[in-house]
Amino acid sequence: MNDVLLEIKNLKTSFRIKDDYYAAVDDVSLNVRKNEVLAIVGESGSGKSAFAFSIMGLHTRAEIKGEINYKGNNLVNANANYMKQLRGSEMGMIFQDALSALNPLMVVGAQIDEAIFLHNPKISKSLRKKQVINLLNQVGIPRPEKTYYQYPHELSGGMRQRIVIAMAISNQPELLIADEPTTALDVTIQSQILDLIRELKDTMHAGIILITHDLGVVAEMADRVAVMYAGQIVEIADIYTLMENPQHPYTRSLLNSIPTLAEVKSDLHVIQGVVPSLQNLPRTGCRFASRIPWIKDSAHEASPELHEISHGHFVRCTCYKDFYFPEQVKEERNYVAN
Ligand SMILES: Nc1ncnc2c1ncn2[C@@H]1O[C@H](COP(=O)(O)OP(=O)(O)OP(=O)(O)O)[C@@H](O)[C@H]1O
Repeated sequence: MNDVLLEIKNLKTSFRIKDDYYAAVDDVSLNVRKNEVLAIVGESGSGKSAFAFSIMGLHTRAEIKGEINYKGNNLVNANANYMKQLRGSEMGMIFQDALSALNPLMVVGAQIDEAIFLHNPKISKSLRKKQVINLLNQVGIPRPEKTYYQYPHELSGGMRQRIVIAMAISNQPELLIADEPTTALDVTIQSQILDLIRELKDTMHAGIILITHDLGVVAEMADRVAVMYAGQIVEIADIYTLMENPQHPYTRSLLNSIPTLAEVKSDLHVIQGVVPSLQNLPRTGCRFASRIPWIKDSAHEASPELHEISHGHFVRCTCYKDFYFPEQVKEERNYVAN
């Protein structure tokens, strides 16, 4: 398809621990299109950030295999200077922790100015200043002329995150990766930042990868969703399909653990256990099997594949066909007994 911006094939990102390499991203294939928000969702430790850092070429010590195709170039193990050039120009990244993404010793305006200068050294100083002020306006900073000369510590968390966004979009990137951009912010500020990211998609037509563990954010923002568990994509679909017809037991467990106002669930599902540590990830069979022990072994595939169950809707492992929540059985029993 010609609206594909990034084509990722069999991406494998491994970290060395003692004498061995362990894959935190294990055989991930997906496309990112122009003008879409692709959400990557999963619990802590599922490999979301390792995936994002691989795209941006930000890992210093990882072993990366596979393909990240961008405009005819494979970015895996691409030249460091080329990656530096791409970052901040064609690719922007918004990090979770705005404070650590900013230089505490520089006024924020100068930091955005520097981001522009690095990629467009021919633009005059006065024009850059105008551009910075425009950017500050664009990200909703109320008094840009004043804020230009403020240091990060003088701004609130929400304002700092806006500065980080202004830097990320300063050169109108075609791809924007937002890694938990609102986790550190309170709810009102969170929705303002999300509105801003949505606006950026509409105005810049960028492809956006939004990394989050928050399904509320996903529901509000995403066009498509990839659910990641233990380094693998376990389900991928457009947002409506994923919300209306989730299939993988992990996706269903994540969705079922959200309290809703409309439906008061007497027995909210709690996903058992945690994502195993990198060294202890099961590398054969269904990686989610140990967290749904009530599902019989024969329901799982020996080598779980992604199955396309409807157009663009992929689910890993056959266990989705036999999956149920233990709470459902209990509720049905109670219903019959009453
Ligand atoms: N540099 C590293 N060296 C060794 N292990 C790492 C490294 N970076 C990440 N890991 C491990 O890789 C796995 C995936 O981590 P990652 O940070 O990508 O998860 P995540 O889904 O982004 O989680 P979070 O939401 O907490 O950021 C984890 O087990 C983590 O401990």
